[in-house]
Amino acid sequence: MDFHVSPGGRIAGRCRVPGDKSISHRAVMLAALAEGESRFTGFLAGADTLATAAAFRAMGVRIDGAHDGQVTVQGVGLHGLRAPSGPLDMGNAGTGMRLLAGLLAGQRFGVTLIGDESLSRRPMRRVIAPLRQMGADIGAAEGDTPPLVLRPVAQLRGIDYALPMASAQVKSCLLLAGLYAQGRTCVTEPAPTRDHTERMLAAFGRPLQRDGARVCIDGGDTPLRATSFAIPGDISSAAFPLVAALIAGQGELLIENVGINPTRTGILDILRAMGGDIDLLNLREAGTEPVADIRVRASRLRGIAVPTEWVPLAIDEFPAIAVAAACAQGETLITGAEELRVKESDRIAAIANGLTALGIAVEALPDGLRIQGGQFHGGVVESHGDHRIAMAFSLAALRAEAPVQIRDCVNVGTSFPGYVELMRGLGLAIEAA
Ligand SMILES: O=C(O)C1=C[C@@H](OP(=O)(O)O)[C@@H](O)[C@H](O)C1
Ligand SMILES: C=C(OP(=O)(O)O)C(=O)O
Repeated sequence: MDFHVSPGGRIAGRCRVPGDKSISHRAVMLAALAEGESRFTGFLAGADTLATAAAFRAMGVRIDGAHDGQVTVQGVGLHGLRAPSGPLDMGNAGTGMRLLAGLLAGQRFGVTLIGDESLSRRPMRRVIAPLRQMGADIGAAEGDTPPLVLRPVAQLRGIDYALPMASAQVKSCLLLAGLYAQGRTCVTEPAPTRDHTERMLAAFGRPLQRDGARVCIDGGDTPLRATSFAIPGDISSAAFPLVAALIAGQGELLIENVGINPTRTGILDILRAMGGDIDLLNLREAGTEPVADIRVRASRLRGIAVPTEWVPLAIDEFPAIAVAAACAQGETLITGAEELRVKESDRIAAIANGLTALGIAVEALPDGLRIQGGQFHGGVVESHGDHRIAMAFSLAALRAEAPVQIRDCVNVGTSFPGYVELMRGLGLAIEAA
């Protein structure tokens, strides 16, 4: 399935984006291990999070929904999961596979985790190495890629681990394994990353100890208590209508009910530093997370050097930020973002190739991109099956001279079901065919 987007258009109105993907994955995982019934609203019914729900159903957990974003999970307790009858297919989701590797490493049964073509190329050594230090018996394919084969062990033990890269997935993997470890498991981050796991463990009655960059969890049989909360809209999905409204030239857009956890709002800092007119309205708490409505007005953007400390706080937003940078005056420099090379695609290469295909001067760096603001031509962009590359380049048409086609967009449904309809309603001339 390709996107065909006609040039021009004006983005205005109001919208809501689907529920947060990171929080939806974690909500199902912790609710499954809790005692009692948990209920969530705003759950993301995307392919990634539905794969996580299916994995827990295959391990004997009753999960109703998602119906209109509502999900009910009957927790089975820390030791209540059952061996699945076959491999668990995590689809396209790095989050699903890496977090489940930790959660399942200390179970009394073995399990195999598989994924699609993209996930099967992604690096798993980052979770395999520390899980082995904890005593896990875990195997992988050549190059430490999926499938991951977990075999039961008598008991995991806590470790004190310094993360080699800023990764919330690895941090979360180890904290979840720590639930099943003897003693204390500690993880030190080189830079702050999303803290949804920490917030949510506390909500389920297992608070962590944090001391600066180090976060620790105690093992032991203290049960997780079922809880219920609203999942906010995903700021990583909001990034697309947000950038659309900024670059479209005229109009004002209100994106309602978006999670604004400070470990996720790097995109707001970056776009504001570029001159973006963005306001947060109606700030409030929803469940375990801060939430706001984002008001954005068309703005004249200028290029910046993105401070490296903002990079992990905006890690999934660089495809959209790159399109904004192409519409800005002057040069935008992104560095310290080598993690972009190991996402659903090599996002540095995919962004550079896409911008080049549309006539923008861009240089791919080992750890980032140098982008010169310019004029988008029309053209054809390869998404490499990467949802965020597909959505980001659909926005380029707003400022292009001729139609833009994006290839292989089916994975947009992993994180943003309804993208085409939502963006069309706001004024993007997009068709899927
Ligand atoms: O923990 C999470 O939910 C995520 C962490 C990030 O990955 P890394 O931990 O690999 O940086 C992010 O890119 C991904 O979309 C979701
Ligand atoms: C990197 C992403 O997700 P995951 O790692 O879960 O596949 C993403 O959604 O941009």
